[in-house]
Amino acid sequence: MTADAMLDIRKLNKRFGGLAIFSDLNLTVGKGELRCIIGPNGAGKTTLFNLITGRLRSDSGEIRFEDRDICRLPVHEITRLGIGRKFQAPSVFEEMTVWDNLIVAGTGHRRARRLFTTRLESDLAERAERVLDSVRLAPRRDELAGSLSHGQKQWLEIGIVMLNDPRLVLLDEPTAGMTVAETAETADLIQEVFKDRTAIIIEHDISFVRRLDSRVTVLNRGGVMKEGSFEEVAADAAVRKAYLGEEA
Ligand SMILES: Nc1ncnc2c1ncn2[C@@H]1O[C@H](COP(=O)(O)OP(=O)(O)OP(=O)(O)O)[C@@H](O)[C@H]1O
Repeated sequence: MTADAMLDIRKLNKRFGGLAIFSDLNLTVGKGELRCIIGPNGAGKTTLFNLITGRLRSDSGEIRFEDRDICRLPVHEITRLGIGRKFQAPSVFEEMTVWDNLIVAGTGHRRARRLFTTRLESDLAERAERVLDSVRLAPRRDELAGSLSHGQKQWLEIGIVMLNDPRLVLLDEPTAGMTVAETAETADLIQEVFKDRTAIIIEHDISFVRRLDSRVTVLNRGGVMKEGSFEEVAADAAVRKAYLGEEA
């Protein structure tokens, strides 16, 4: 494992019956890196997140997170080690305020206000304040989450993932269902929130990937097809053919 790697995937194999999703997949993400993963439908992007977070087991290979192989660990243990994940669809409690959504996520309890007494919980309040600011929702803190726009609900979910200060964050299509303006603002927000942090983002929206200006990995047919800057990837004839359906 290279010294500055946060995640180092080596010779990972995964099949679903006769379908080989990954054949000796190698992928390294450095500490402090923001990495985009793109690829055609069915390339295995979500499966990769499921393997990293322990929801699925690989057939063989290694997934090293910092200094240990996490391949056979249960989901809760992987979460405890510091891997946070945001799923594609927002699942905030719409009938609760933005603030209470954060507190509930931090305490795991829906009667958040009544429980909010100990020092431990005031530490949570401090973290929630910081997160609220970073996801641009401080002015909306006392409003019901149900009154937020779709994009703002996604930001609240990013905030919920950030509450526990994960060392590696996995975001699955954070701009799904957003307007063009929301997508652009989300790219800026993600750049700020993950400035000195490590995150892997699955994304279909090419305008978002371009704006994010981070290293891009293209998954296709069992492995990494191409890796590089957005410009390098976008200029690659084979990528254009596989991903954009263009003739090489
Ligand atoms: N648990 C499972 N059992 C069997 N097949 C599965 C399972 N999960 C995913 N697959 C199949 O594996 C392939 C990869 O799926 P995956 O969802 O990882 O792709 P993806 O790149 O995330 O696609 P999309 O861009 O459409 O979200 C697909 O053909 C899918 O049908």
